[in-house]
Amino acid sequence: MDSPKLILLFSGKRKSGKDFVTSIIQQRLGGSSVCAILRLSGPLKEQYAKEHGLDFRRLLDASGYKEKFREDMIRWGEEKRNADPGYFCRLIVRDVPQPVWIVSDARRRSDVEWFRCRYQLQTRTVRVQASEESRRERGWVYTAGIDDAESECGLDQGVAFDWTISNDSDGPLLEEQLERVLRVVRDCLEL
Ligand SMILES: Nc1ncnc2c1ncn2[C@@H]1O[C@H](COP(=O)(O)OP(=O)(O)OP(=O)(O)O)[C@@H](O)[C@H]1O
Ligand SMILES: C[C@@](O)(CCOP(=O)(O)O)CC(=O)O
Repeated sequence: MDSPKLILLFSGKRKSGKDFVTSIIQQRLGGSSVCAILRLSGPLKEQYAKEHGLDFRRLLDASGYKEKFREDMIRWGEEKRNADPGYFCRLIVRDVPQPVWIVSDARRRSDVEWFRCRYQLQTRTVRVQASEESRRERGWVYTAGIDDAESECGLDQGVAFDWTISNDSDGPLLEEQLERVLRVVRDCLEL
């Protein structure tokens, strides 16, 4: 098994900016040779797309396409997770040689527990927070059955995050907040 120096587990609500923020961090660390962005939803979407004849690439982007299938993808993924909570975690950590791993979409307590159990010393948690107004400006529409379900609310309580990043246009400067995280990563990499 590969042994990363640091794992940043990101979580946050829909359209809080998880992909946006994690991609900035990856760039600041020198790109994909140093830092891998791993998505628990990657293998889930890939397999779901195959089984349902969908466009996997479009399920990955930030457009409205994936939203048409979100509720059913959640149900499909939960079937797998109920049988084996570490199912997607194990898939994404295979053959990842980079020293820093960013998991951009932790959603459930079992995701956090899986990483903490296997990589206790390396794992840190980061919450991306954004107001409902900001999320709406980015295309979020409240949907019952999704926004009140475990997929969105599973980490609302019970995790003491190492960092919370506010990602609102009228909030604290994003760069300054990210610099605090980056300092720790660089120290750990001895950069
Ligand atoms: N600080 C920001 N400044 C400008 N645009 C932003 C910012 N944060 C997020 N966005 C934009 O908002 C949209 C949603 O962000 P992103 O895809 O990163 O959210 P997410 O939390 O990964 O969402 P989801 O889980 O719903 O896929 C994207 O188009 C992204 O570029
Ligand atoms: C089905 C699901 O993986 C979709 C995640 O999509 P995204 O991270 O919002 O792009 C959510 C879940 O696993 O509950």
